[in-house]
Amino acid sequence: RSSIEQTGARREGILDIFGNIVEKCPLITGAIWSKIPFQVYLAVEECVSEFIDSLSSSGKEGILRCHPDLCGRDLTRGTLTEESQNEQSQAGLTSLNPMEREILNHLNLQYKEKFGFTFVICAKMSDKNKITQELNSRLQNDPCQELQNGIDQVKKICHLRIQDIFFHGKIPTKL
Ligand SMILES: NC(=O)NC1=NC(=O)NC1=O
Repeated sequence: RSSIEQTGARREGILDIFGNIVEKCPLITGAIWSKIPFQVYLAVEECVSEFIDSLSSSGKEGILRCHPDLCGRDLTRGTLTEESQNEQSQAGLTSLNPMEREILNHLNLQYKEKFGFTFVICAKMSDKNKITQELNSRLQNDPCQELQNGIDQVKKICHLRIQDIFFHGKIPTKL
């Protein structure tokens, strides 16, 4: 039996391994762990998706608000989670020049003022230029459209984080 199976069998290890598949939302992992055999990779993803879809709008907004800004305070302070640090640096957000950073911070602020939650995009499937373009265009959307767009991106981030755990045996640090 794989280490994940053995850990899963002990239950309490589940949060250590899967607790951050949705950024800073271990509740989601806690809520679904009784439902699925964690050995089945796709089952985890499916249950996360169903759980998120079942939430009220404020619940969904809450998930987005738990995400750190792209190239925001957490990145500059080095307080990003391991997963976020990895994702944001892969998108090139750790090497922005002052002007690029200024533009991104300004757009993030505008987005937050308009929608009341963080702009979320799956950084690993993007890069610093695409992110700025996306942010600019998504700023024009209406709130319920953006809520869904953000949640769709959360699911993409979750997909990649689960993949990392299963296929690269990455057991992220404790929350
Ligand atoms: N606001 C964000 O989109 N944050 C993030 N996207 C990622 O892919 N990782 C993050 O930390």
